[in-house]
Amino acid sequence: MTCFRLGLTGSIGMGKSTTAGFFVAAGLPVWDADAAVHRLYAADGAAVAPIAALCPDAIQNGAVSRDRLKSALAQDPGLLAQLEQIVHPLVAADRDAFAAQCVSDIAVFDIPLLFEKGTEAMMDATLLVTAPPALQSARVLARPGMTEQQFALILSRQMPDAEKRARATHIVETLSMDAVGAYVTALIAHIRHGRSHA
Ligand SMILES: CC(C)(COP(=O)(O)OP(=O)(O)OC[C@H]1O[C@@H](n2cnc3c(N)ncnc32)[C@H](O)[C@@H]1O)[C@@H](O)C(=O)NCCC(=O)NCCS
Ligand SMILES: Nc1ncnc2c1ncn2[C@@H]1O[C@H](COP(=O)(O)OP(=O)(O)OP(=O)(O)O)[C@@H](O)[C@H]1O
Repeated sequence: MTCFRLGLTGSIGMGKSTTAGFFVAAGLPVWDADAAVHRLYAADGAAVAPIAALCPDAIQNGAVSRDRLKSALAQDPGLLAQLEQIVHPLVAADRDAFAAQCVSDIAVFDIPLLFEKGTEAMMDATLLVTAPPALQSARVLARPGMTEQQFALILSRQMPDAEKRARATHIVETLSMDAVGAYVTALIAHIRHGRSHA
């Protein structure tokens, strides 16, 4: 039986990583787009040479420095599109390699820009994590170094939560750990039940 692909997404601070942890705890393989970017930016990562050519200031000790990259992006917002042209194909190759070797009945793909970039087309279902705007903003602004301006800029680059809700197959509000843990257990059972009757 082929692997059922569940795309996990949500806007900044909505609880993707925390929810992904429940799938890991349930024994499912989880591919993490942000972790793939971290590997690509590390020394010897495949994104280092092309990013060095685009923005030499972003390189430190043979790796891409996120802080330096953020400074460069703050000075030249147009750089983001060029950065995405380098990073996104490399991330897609990493994701496809993971999908190709999947031997589990269900695999989870934690992808922040799932709907923005149309990657939901390769998923069998999607799960959106969401929370009320006041809770989202309190969570994000509590992060060290985060400012109102930076938060607003990131939000402006992400699809509004309401639009994501309209597109998602499943939605969970990340209000408490217990509720999300129970939801994930029930969702896995629901997917397995659907497959056994397909
Ligand atoms: C700009 C960078 C250096 C900031 O790194 P930093 O560690 O400070 O933040 P982090 O990666 O955790 O992102 C913070 C928030 O911004 C969002 N975000 C990141 N990149 C993008 C983007 N290209 N478009 C919209 N939102 C984005 C993330 O989903 C998250 O909600 C980094 O996000 C980056 O290199 N982005 C470009 C690559 C990319 O598109 N990554 C997204 C997942 S594939
Ligand atoms: N189910 C939950 N119950 C209570 N708090 C939660 C829950 N899920 C997430 N949180 C809290 O919300 C904050 C953001 O969660 P998390 O880091 O998982 O978000 P994210 O969507 O991965 O963020 P980003 O898009 O920035 O990577 C954290 O402080 C976390 O503790």
